[in-house]
Amino acid sequence: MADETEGLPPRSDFSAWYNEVIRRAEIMDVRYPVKGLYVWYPFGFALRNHTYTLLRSLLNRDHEETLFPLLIPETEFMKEAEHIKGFEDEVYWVTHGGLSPLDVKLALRPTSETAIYPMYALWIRSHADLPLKLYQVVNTFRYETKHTRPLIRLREITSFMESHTVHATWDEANEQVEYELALSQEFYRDLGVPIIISKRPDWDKFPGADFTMAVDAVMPDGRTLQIGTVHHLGDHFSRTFGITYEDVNGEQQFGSQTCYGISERCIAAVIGVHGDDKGLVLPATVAPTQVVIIPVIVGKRGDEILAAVKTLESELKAAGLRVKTDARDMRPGAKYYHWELHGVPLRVELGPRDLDNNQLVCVNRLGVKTIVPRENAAESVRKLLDEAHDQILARAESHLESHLMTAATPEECNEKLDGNVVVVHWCGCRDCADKLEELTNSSLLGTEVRSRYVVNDEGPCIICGKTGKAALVGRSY
Ligand SMILES: Nc1ncnc2c1ncn2[C@@H]1O[C@H](COS(=O)(=O)NC(=O)[C@@H](N)CS)[C@@H](O)[C@H]1O
Ligand SMILES: [Zn+2]
Repeated sequence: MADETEGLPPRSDFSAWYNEVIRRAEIMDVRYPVKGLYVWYPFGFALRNHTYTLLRSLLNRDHEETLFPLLIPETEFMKEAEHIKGFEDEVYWVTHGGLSPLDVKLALRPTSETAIYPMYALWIRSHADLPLKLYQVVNTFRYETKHTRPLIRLREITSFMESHTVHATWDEANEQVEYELALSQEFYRDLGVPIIISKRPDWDKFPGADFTMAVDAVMPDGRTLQIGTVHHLGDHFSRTFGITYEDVNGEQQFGSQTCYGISERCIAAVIGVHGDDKGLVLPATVAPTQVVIIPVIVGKRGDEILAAVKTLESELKAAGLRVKTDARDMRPGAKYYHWELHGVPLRVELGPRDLDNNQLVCVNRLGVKTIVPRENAAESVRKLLDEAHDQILARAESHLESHLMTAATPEECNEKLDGNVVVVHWCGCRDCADKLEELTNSSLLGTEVRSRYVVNDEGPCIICGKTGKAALVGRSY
């Protein structure tokens, strides 16, 4: 599907590299004739499915999966004032069924609060029904007016995981917020993607929420990508939609709620954070192919080599590994190029010498070469895949650490924002934030910053000098 000859743009030209690798590594095809809608190639879709299988395995510890309708009647959608304000210029509407105009127009869900919560109001009667913790993985639609980009900013979000929970008290809902943040930490550690968690400023929180905790990754160009958000909804939506329960004293109480969202941006983060000049570098946890076996056919021992490779492949598959053999009649170098472009974590070469020495030559995607004995191959390969994961995580962590700066003045902040994220002190008032954003063409991303590389200390506000707290500033996608 894609020509393999010419190289990729250097990753230092991240935007060009990203667009090219999405195509050449067969992730998504951007040629679909509707802006912001893209088509999954089979390889990309396999990566997406392994990623969401991982996410579901974490969510299923504490939630149940469900599925709500795509279309939301205007009557429900328009119930929560702040929610509407936040989404009214992003909602797609269905106005006709065939040739007849609909008496109530229907929103294509931009997110599903107003589809789910009327049903929650029917389902929840007593405290015994709480806590209720459901999630769904659906497509959602947002008429984005900013620059659309595959996996990062779509008009059809094809892989929108949204979790919606209801609790008896505000504090229990707050515990759930912490639970979902810990789940995000685990999910992104399994993807090898370091994250920074922070509390979004009030003007950036989810429409209708008490507060929003955001999960940000730092892409190679230093721009941040919001790859998850957990919102404490308080009782705003439960009051609007009548989600009440009878408490132990027989009193009617409003539920307290959270919602949590992750989209295919998590895949954009894996591609962006780990990739290199040769293409994708995929964590074995979600790589569609974890191991590619390359027979090195020289001289007259071709059949013997191929037989040995066949045995090895079935042995690794039997151990639950996702393995391919590339026995195509082409130069080994061209094969390496193909599988490196597709981010395969480990390559196993098997030639005559390896047969005679009863060994395997293993090279991981970062180029680390290890020779292992042929016996217990599956065990050795698993160990090498774990080591490869640790290596890509360490590489990503050091990238994050070296791109997190501090600044004491707007000038210094402006300078450092080129390719980096900056921690400043901010007094918490909006005007200082607006001034800083204007002076440095950036966004104030959040406070209460949670990252091993950030000290949440106090200091003079970068604008007004009053005592302020640590705040994250960055340019984001
Ligand atoms: N246009 C978009 N394309 C891709 N991902 C997006 C887009 N808009 C938002 N996202 C991702 O979806 C996540 C959840 O979206 S959100 O608006 O912040 N939150 C909600 O919609 C809540 N109802 C939680 S489900 C965001 O953190 C962001 O990572
Ligand atoms: Zn200030």
